[in-house]
Order: sequence, then structure tokens, then C-alpha cells
Amino acid sequence: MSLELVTVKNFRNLADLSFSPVDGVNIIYGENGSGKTSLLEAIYYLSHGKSFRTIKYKTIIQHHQDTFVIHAKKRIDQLLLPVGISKNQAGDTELKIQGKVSRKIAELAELIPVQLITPESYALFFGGPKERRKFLDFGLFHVEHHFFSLWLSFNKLLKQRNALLKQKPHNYHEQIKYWDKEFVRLSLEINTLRKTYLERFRSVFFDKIAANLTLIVNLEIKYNSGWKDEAELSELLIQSFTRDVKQGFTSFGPHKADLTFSVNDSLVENYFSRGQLKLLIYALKVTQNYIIEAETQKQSILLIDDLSSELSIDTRKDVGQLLAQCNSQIFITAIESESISAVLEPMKRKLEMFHVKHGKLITS
Ligand SMILES: Nc1ncnc2c1ncn2[C@@H]1O[C@H](COP(=O)(O)OP(=O)(O)OP(=O)(O)O)[C@@H](O)[C@H]1O
Repeated sequence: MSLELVTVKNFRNLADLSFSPVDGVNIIYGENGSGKTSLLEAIYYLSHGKSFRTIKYKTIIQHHQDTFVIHAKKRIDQLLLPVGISKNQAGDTELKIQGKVSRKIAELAELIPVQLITPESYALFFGGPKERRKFLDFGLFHVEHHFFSLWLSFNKLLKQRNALLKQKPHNYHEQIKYWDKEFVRLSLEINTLRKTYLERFRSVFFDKIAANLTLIVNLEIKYNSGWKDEAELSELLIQSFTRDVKQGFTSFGPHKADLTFSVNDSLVENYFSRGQLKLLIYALKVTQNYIIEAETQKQSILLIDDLSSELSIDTRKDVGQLLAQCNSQIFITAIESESISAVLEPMKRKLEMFHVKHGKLITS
């Protein structure tokens, strides 16, 4: 179920790199600027159709080249499924799954669940609610088939509602009332799926993945929708109507929900040290992958950029214990491979080291 062969062409400083990762832990090490993060970025791009570093695709295409290509073979039972994505300077994207052109990145995303941990992952706590909704919905996207189409329908409706608001209607008229019935119905469905998923998430997180972490004593994970039921959301839409018209957007609904992580009534970002926050990020992402793997039989991928930064040896061991609990194919970057030996100790997985230098793999 893992990625077995990855080829990256004209992607940042990776002119033409091919490697065969193992179904276990893949360490990508090398000097600053050698191309380690670019390699993770390429794997991420293959699943998400976008970079985690920039929205400007032209900065990704190698200088003086027209098109980048990322290609991989994904094992599904006995089958080796070729998947690929390319993008050129004109902005044309081509996705291919088993030789057939696909128009939907969601198809690739569904096939290859890729999660990422970087030094910027603190955004889960310090960033806005959007980051936390994205985290929750990533899990739902993979385990709840119905969720994606529901989310697309909701977003279409939200756009229509906002367009209506921008026409500055004078009162809460029939047409809006009509749209709002559907808006409330979809909101309710999304909320129910999120809450059910979060219940499952909490039980896996507290009872299994993070059960031995002293860090999580008194940790609370809460979903705040901003309303409790159909009647309350309907009422809030009416009450906030004048304000919504002024703003030109809808202020209540699942697009405004948030997750909070707190300890003793303090948000973790105001309470935990950076090392503790990082450990919590690992625990949350491993939980997510564990659930995806348990419920879909798909193997997920965990990309970890610069693992050793800000983590003491003991915390690295804790990270190793956490990582040992999921079956994900793992890619870890480090400047020196020795810096992560404490992480690797508790993991009884196949291990392979890849040394990157000036955008190329060095066989040592
Ligand atoms: N479009 C591009 N074309 C060619 N080279 C690029 C392009 N974009 C970035 N680079 C170069 O790619 C190199 C690899 O960067 P990358 O971030 O992958 O390095 P890294 O090994 O992760 O380094 P660090 O350990 O410092 O994080 C950098 O030297 C960067 O200048």
C-alpha cells in the first residue's frame, strides 16, 4: 500500500531524481539547501495538488524549465498503480492515474492520504480556526465517503448566499429564506459528521495513541460550532442578516466552526512549551493516520520535515513511541541521520537512508 517508486523532475533543485522508498521509515538527509524539503514537497504535491510552501507554482518549476513532473507507483495489494502530476509555466496541470488523465485532484488525494509535520505546524494552534477545521476535515474526507460531496454542496450554497448578500437586499426575503432551509440542512449534516468523527478521534487519541503521554493529562479537545441545533442556526441566520448584508458574507455555519485544545481551561498555545506543542502535533497527526488506516485499509503517508528541531532527546524518544503506533509510510528529513536515532529506537520498522546532495541522491 506504500509508494514504491518516486520520480521527480524539474521540481525546484531536483532536476531528475528517482528513488525507491521502503514501506517503513525513510530518512532523507543532507546539507542545508540540498533538496530534502523539496522532495517532501513533491510527495505532498502529488497528493494535494499544491505545495505547502507557496501558492506560486512558478517558483517550484526548476529555473529555465517549462514543466515539473512528479510520478510514483502506489502499491494496492498485488497491484502497482502509477500516479502522476505535472504542471507547466502556463499553469496547465495534468493528473494521471493508471495512465488515464483525471481532472480531479480529490481522486489522487483519496488514493494517497498524505499528512505533513513541519516546523510551521504550530499553525494548528496559533493559526486561525481554518487550520483546525482543515485538520478535522482531512480525516473526515478519508473516512466518511459522503463528506466531500456534502462539503462541495455546502460551499456552493454558501457562495450563492454570499452573492445574494452582496446585492444588499433590504429584508430577509422569501428567496433567502428558501436558500437558508437548505443551508441549515447541510450545516447540520456536516456538524453531525464532524462531531461523530471527533468522538472517534478522542477515543483513539486518549485511549490508545497518547495514553502514555503525561502531556495529555487534563487535555480537552472540543468542537465549537457556534450553535447547537437546527432551530438555533435558523434563528442566528435571521438575527445576523443585517450584519451579514453589511459584511457581504455569512457569519454562522460550519465554515466558521473551530476546534479548541485546552488544559485546565487554558488554550494549549498559552500553556504548553514549544516542545510540548510539537509532541501534541505528532500525537494528533498519528491519531488521524491511525484512524484512516483502521477504517479505510489505505496506508497513509507521514512527511516530517526537520524532525529534530526544538526537540530534546527524551521528546524525540516520545515521538518515536508515537510514530511506532501507526502503520504509515514515513519520510523524515534531517541534516544528519544521527540526530534522529532516538526517534528510530522504538520503531520496529523497515528503515532506509537517502543522502541528498545538490538535488541528487548520493549512494554511500
Ligand atoms: N525553482 C527552483 N529552481 C531551482 N532551484 C530552486 C528552486 N526553488 C528553490 N530552489 C533551490 O532548491 C534548494 C533546495 O531547497 P530545500 O528547501 O529543498 O533544501 P533543504 O535540503 O530542505 O534545506 P534545509 O536543510 O536548509 O531546510 C535551495 O538551495 C533552493 O535555493
